[in-house]
Amino acid sequence: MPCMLIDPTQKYRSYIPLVLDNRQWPTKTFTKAPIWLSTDLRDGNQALACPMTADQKLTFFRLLVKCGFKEIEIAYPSASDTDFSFVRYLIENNEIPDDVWIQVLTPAREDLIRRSFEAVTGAKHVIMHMYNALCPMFREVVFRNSKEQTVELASKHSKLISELADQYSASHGMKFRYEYSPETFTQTELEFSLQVCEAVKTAWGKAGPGIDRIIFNLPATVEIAPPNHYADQIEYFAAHISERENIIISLHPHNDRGTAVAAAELAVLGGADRVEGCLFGNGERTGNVDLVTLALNLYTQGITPNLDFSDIQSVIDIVTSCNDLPVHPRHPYAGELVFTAFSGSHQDAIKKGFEAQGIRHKKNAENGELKMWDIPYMPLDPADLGCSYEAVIRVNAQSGKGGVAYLVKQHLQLDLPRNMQVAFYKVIQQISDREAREITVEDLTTAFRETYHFGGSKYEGRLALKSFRITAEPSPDPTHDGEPFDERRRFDGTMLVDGVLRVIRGDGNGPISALLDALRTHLEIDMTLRGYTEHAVGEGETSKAASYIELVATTDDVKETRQASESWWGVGLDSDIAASSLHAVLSAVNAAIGDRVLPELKLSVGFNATSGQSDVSDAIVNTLGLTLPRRLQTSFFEVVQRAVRESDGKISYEDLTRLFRETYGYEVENKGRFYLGDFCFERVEGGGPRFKGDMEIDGVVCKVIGEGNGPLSAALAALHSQVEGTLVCREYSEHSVGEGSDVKAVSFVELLYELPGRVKKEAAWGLGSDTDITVSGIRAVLRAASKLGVVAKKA
Ligand SMILES: CC(=O)SCCNC(=O)CCNC(=O)[C@H](O)C(C)(C)COP(=O)(O)OP(=O)(O)OC[C@H]1O[C@@H](n2cnc3c(N)ncnc32)[C@H](O)[C@@H]1OP(=O)(O)O
Ligand SMILES: CC(C)C(=O)C(=O)O
Repeated sequence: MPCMLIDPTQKYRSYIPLVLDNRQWPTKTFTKAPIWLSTDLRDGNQALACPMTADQKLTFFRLLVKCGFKEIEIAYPSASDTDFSFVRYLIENNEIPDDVWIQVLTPAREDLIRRSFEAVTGAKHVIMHMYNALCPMFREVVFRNSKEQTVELASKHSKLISELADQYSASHGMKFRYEYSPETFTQTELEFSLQVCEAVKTAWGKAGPGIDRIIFNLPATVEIAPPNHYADQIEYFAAHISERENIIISLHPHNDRGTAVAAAELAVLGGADRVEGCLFGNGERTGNVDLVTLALNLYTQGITPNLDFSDIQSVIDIVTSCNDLPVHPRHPYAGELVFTAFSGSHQDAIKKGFEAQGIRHKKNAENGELKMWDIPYMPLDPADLGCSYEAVIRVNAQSGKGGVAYLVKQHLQLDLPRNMQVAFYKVIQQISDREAREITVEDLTTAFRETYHFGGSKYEGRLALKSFRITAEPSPDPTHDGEPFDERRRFDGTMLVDGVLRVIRGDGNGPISALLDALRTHLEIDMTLRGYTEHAVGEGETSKAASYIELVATTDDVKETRQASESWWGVGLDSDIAASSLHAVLSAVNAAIGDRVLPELKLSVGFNATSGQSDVSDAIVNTLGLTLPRRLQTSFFEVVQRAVRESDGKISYEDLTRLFRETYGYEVENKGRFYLGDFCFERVEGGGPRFKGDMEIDGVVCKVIGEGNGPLSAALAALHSQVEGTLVCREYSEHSVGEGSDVKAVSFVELLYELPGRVKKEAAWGLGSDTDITVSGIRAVLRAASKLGVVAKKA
């Protein structure tokens, strides 16, 4: 079975290096872009399994014009009707801008040269391009021509082209230039190539300076030597061809050794003026040199390439759809992975680079300096090619904390402190090890939200802060006389604990320590703060504070606590900085408690000297989720005190809530004296709403009507129509209870009742609830009325 040889000299010949004294190109640098010629529609096209259709060629031609090509080889028109017609189409449909030269290729055959001229008839600017291979193998094997015959073939047909150019110029006012390619130049004796080119120049007879320069296109038809050799050959050719000023030296590198780009670059330093190639390197075998890479290599050196790839994706889309060849994901500048780092140390460097560049650019702007691009591992700003920074960092098992933190910052605007980066990175590592795949941005942000219970009720943990108040109070124990008074902070909050609303309180020297105290006191969660940082997210009125908290479990030894190996991080985001830090505490606490059982609400409250109104009100928050208006708190406290006096001094939570429900008619079966039936509101011309409906009064359904400024006063007026005396609403408030589809309104109403002849006014509270806030309000009114000694009118 054939295989690679141990000794390849038995099969392959080495190239023969050129003896070139004092070569110049190695010390030269780029100063400007060469002239570009795209041969996508000829050399690229001829290498496709399915050459492009006319439509595809047209699309591609328009793309090349848009990118800024001024010289485009559009066809080998004598090859096929498709190519010939395409040339005609462009000319006849004025597709060729005045500043663009079309180029067509022809072999050194009279019939095909004449056909090529027919194809380009009427075009304003045409480069006729003729080729014949010169190297020994082609002379001997393909053409079976001597050197003299080879020179004769080239010069005879160049002369024909010159004559035809004159004729067509005269008859059609066309401007011609001539390009001659000594095909297989790099495999040909240099002196012979020079001899043929001199003969071609003479035969053409029109080489002059500027626009009249003859183009000698020196192809590496097959790349057979390293790029320095090509540079030597070009430098030699440029130094020895006569009338150098009347010549454009053009390169046409192929990529057989994978060094076409290097060969082109070194050969330009060797003296070439022009480069022929294709977008993304399509072409025979391994392709032509890639013009996108060449142009952008110049661009990243600060040299204007004269080609515009500002929207590289649309260029890729068009080229791949026309060629039906993909662009490799690692293709320089254009591959989908070229601006992406998966590996940890690259990501870390890129992240730091962006941060440092941000600071540097800010300073540059202040000092009126240029904002130079300088990011590790990224020679080019993706934005220049119309690419976003989305893909710059992608995460898999090779990634590190820096990359993960970069994505958190990009997508959640959170700039995690270093130790929290390490902590979250471990979470991501576990996922990527388990899943053995790339971690998408969605995976990452979801993991973050779940880990830190961050981002709304969907991600809430076992403990969730619903409302809180921080108040300042003087320290009970000011230490030294004369020192500034030490203020303490008190935390009063309602919190969902495993789905049950509870009130917790604590105090400390700041909001965080006050909350930690409350957690310790009410929930036996004893944690100590180890780290806290915060930063602003966004600017102006909509900006928020992001807080990061590190907690450790409290132990008896303060030093031991601080040095604990296990810690829990939390994050909070809120427009209020205190709220943000408290959310961060709970985020960390949620992680710390895991599924540990938390102490339940105490089953009974004892009413002694230390129990007060707020204890009773908290109990109602804890059990029913109701936040009572202050005056109702007072009223209910009196009710409870009376009830306690009649018992052994203690009342269970269950009894307390029952007492509350029955006292205010809150969600009890008993309808009360006044009960709402079906009703509607009507609009009154020029006035408020009119209540019209049924009210059950002492078990009898009455039709009632009443008008008022609003729905509640209209309902009250309707009630008035059925009772003696006056009912006035002294206080009304409401709030919602529950969440999502279970949300309902709860209304609190206090009514005053005055009956002529009675000395004292009466007052009573009533509660109503419903998904409809108006119904809830009216129910509360009727409940309050039911508790008063209201006298109903006689039927
Ligand atoms: C390195 C390059 O990329 S060069 C460009 C190559 N591109 C193409 O070949 C695509 C277009 N070509 C074609 O459509 C056809 O080859 C045609 C129309 C040009 C010629 O077709 P045919 O006449 O059928 O000849 P064929 O394709 O077999 O070409 C080989 C003949 O051309 C000769 N020939 C090859 N190159 C040249 C040349 N540059 N000048 C003159 N004759 C040439 C060969 O010696 C051979 O001649 P022979 O038949 O006398 O032995
Ligand atoms: C016609 C010539 C320039 C060519 O395509 C080559 O040598 O590759």
